[in-house]
Amino acid sequence: MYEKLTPPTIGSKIVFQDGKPNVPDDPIIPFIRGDGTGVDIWPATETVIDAAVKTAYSGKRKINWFKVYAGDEACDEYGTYQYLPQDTLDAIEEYGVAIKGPLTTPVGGGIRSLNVALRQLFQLYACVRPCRYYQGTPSPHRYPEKLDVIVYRENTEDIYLGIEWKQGDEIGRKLIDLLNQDLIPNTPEHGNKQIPLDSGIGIKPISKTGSQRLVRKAIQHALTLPPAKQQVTLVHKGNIMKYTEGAFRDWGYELATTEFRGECITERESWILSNKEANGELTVEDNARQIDPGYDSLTPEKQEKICQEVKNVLDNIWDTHGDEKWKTKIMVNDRIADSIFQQIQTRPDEYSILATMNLNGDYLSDAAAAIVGGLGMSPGANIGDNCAIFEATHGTAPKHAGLDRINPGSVILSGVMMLEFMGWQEAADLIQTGLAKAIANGEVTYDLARLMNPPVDPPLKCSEFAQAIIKYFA
Ligand SMILES: NC(=O)C1=CN([C@@H]2O[C@H](COP(=O)(O)OP(=O)(O)OC[C@H]3O[C@@H](n4cnc5c(N)ncnc54)[C@H](OP(=O)(O)O)[C@@H]3O)[C@@H](O)[C@H]2O)C=CC1
Ligand SMILES: O=C(O)CCC(=O)C(=O)O
Ligand SMILES: [Mg+2]
Repeated sequence: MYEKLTPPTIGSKIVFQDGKPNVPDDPIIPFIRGDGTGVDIWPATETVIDAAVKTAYSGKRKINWFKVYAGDEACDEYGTYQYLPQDTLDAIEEYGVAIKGPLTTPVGGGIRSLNVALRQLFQLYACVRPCRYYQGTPSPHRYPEKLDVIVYRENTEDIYLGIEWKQGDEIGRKLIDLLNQDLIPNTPEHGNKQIPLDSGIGIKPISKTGSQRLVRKAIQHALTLPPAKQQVTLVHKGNIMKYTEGAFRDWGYELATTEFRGECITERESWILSNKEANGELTVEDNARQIDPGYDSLTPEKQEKICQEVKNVLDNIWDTHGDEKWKTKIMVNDRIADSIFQQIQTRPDEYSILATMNLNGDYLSDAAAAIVGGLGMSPGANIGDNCAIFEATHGTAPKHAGLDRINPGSVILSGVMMLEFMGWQEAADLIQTGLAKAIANGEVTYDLARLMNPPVDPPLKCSEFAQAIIKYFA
């Protein structure tokens, strides 16, 4: 069935049922080593995960690793340009849960991202990237421990769909002509705008289905968090990109207030209800005035719209959410994308789950990672309904490749997320304990060592850091 792969002879398959993995005690798990620093990080990760599973379950459970190929290694094995062989796709499909190191994507031409392709091919629509602080980790931020967020990034659409034409391309030029000569002039709101003829063109589709399935997963996750962290923030640049990013916000709120009506409260609803709680005699109009400070200078039509909003909230959810009951619900709010980049620095403890579109989430997850210790401490998971692939936030960091110096923490923590996803919490906990203790004792790789005060010299190698984590399991 496989062209060049031989699956392990022992072990069983993970099977998905209703979006959840059914995990045997001896799962076969495909792994992709990755390009660049993957050569250093993967062996360290495998060693730590195996040691944790062995310690936690004394041989009762064991992962049977199945090496599959992508990126440079795949070309070596399968031939030129065979970056993502069918064997690899078949193995991931067959075994359901996989883990990978980073893969290179050239800039400005060449192949499109293999990482993105895997997410799209397997409909891994939620990219989940937690950014939490481990005590003792050096950070450029004064209070890094205040940040504890999970970026929930839509993973299959947006400009990452990769539908674009380079400048000068014949079809791209046809599209520009069509837009300039027909579609734009026939859309009055676009006035007499024109696209410069020497433009490259990219398409940014944001669908209702894609947005809502991501927000649904984010809300379901929020329901499992402690009460203080039960919050989902819809991140968007909807003031500028009204029908893509603005629509993402609106569809997010729509989902929260229909499918999760009993469990959610929106920020504006909470203002309306708390105004009434503070003053039971408050008129609808005064309530509207309080939620919209510019109310008195609005047109009568806009004022009427806000009054209607207030009335709807009071009529529809006062009984279920009023009298402070909303304080026990999941708070759903939204923030404009540029603002959230400063908010996670200035008011980090006010945020929990950040639900984003693809590009915003890509940027935001690196920025949030920097606050809690950098890209060496930034795990991730790509989750769908029938498959999951775990991978770090960072890339191949080519200048560090093969030097046994890079921090394997992010892929190891991605392994922790994988173990938690499988329900192997005891093994996951051991790794987290080991990692936290190693850092607290200053046993760290170069990236954390250089930020410590005084700097740790010499830092641990990548492989030594893995051994330090294992040493501190107990
Ligand atoms: N999912 C994936 O596979 C991803 C792949 N990529 C791809 O990776 C390639 C390189 O991308 P690039 O922009 O250089 O970004 P990278 O994330 O690979 O590296 C940028 C810098 O981040 C720091 N860093 C990265 N990984 C670690 C780590 N494990 N421990 C400590 N520090 C780390 C290093 O900083 P310093 O040198 O200052 O210590 C490194 O030079 C590109 O082809 C890109 O497309 C990028 C992101 C994700
Ligand atoms: O696929 C790539 O090369 C980059 C992807 C990326 O930066 C990410 O997913 O965070
Ligand atoms: Mg990225």
